[in-house]
Amino acid sequence: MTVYKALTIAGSDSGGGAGIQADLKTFQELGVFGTSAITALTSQNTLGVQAVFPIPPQTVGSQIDSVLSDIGADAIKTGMLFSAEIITLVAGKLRQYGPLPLVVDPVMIAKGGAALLQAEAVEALRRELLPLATVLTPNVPEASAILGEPEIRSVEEAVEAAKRLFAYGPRYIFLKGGHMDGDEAVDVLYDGTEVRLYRSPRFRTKHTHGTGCTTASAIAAGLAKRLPVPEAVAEAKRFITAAIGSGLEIGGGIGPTNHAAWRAERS
Ligand SMILES: Nc1ncnc2c1ncn2[C@@H]1O[C@H](COP(=O)(O)OP(=O)(O)OP(=O)(O)O)[C@@H](O)[C@H]1O
Ligand SMILES: Cc1ncc(COP(=O)(O)O)c(N)n1
Repeated sequence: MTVYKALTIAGSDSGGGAGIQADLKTFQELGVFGTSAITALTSQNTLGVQAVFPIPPQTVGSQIDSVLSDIGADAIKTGMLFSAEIITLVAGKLRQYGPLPLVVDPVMIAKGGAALLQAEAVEALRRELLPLATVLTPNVPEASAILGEPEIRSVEEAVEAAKRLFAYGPRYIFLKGGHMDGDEAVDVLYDGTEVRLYRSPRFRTKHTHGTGCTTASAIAAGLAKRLPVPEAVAEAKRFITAAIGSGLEIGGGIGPTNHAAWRAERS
């Protein structure tokens, strides 16, 4: 039996809805063996982020070495990287062990407003990591921050932003439309030539904690299984739509999505 493997390099969410925890649950649900390198510990729940404890860069590197020198990975996903130092370290390791299919989720700010990436690290992200990415998965505010441009308000503006982001070097841009208005949640995939749109009904729910992490790790799972990028994205869109559609009322704030919903729908 072929065992597909994916590595997530991201922050830990003690609340279990985002970060490493969301990534590993997603890998498991999609039939991929998940491994991890933790970049930061967060004390976090549905009410927000109470504290962030970054991991020393050499300790992040040590985890990546342990995984990639033995188990290996068919795809890698990066999430919360917190600092320019960690970004530089991770990019160096990716170059050392690569090239491997790589999904870069440029996590910057948690839903509650806490900074998960230091402001001065955006330039390191642009310079070091984006050229290595197979797929870059910004949400609307992250796309604006990388481009240094004002807010994106429509699908048309998202398409134009995706084209400009492509110049930073990723092979695909997947610009997520969760933060825009409208009856549909529309995401844009751009590969330098073709624009593809991925649509779903927009659920009127507040339980969307971890949607970005879950989407990016679902794409990485698809790449690990050797799916072409547009198919990996289509599967991820189905996965996250099911997960949001049956989001969990846990805690007093923004609850997590239901990672098991996709499997339940299919059985
Ligand atoms: N209310 C919703 N209903 C349906 N789909 C949604 C909804 N909100 C987000 N999505 C979808 O979820 C996926 C993640 O998009 P989103 O823009 O929320 O990412 P994100 O902002 O990075 O997530 P996070 O807030 O966890 O960082 C996209 O496919 C998006 O279209
Ligand atoms: C460790 C970690 N990584 C990423 C997110 C973003 O997820 P969200 O925007 O849904 O809070 C998070 N909250 N925590």
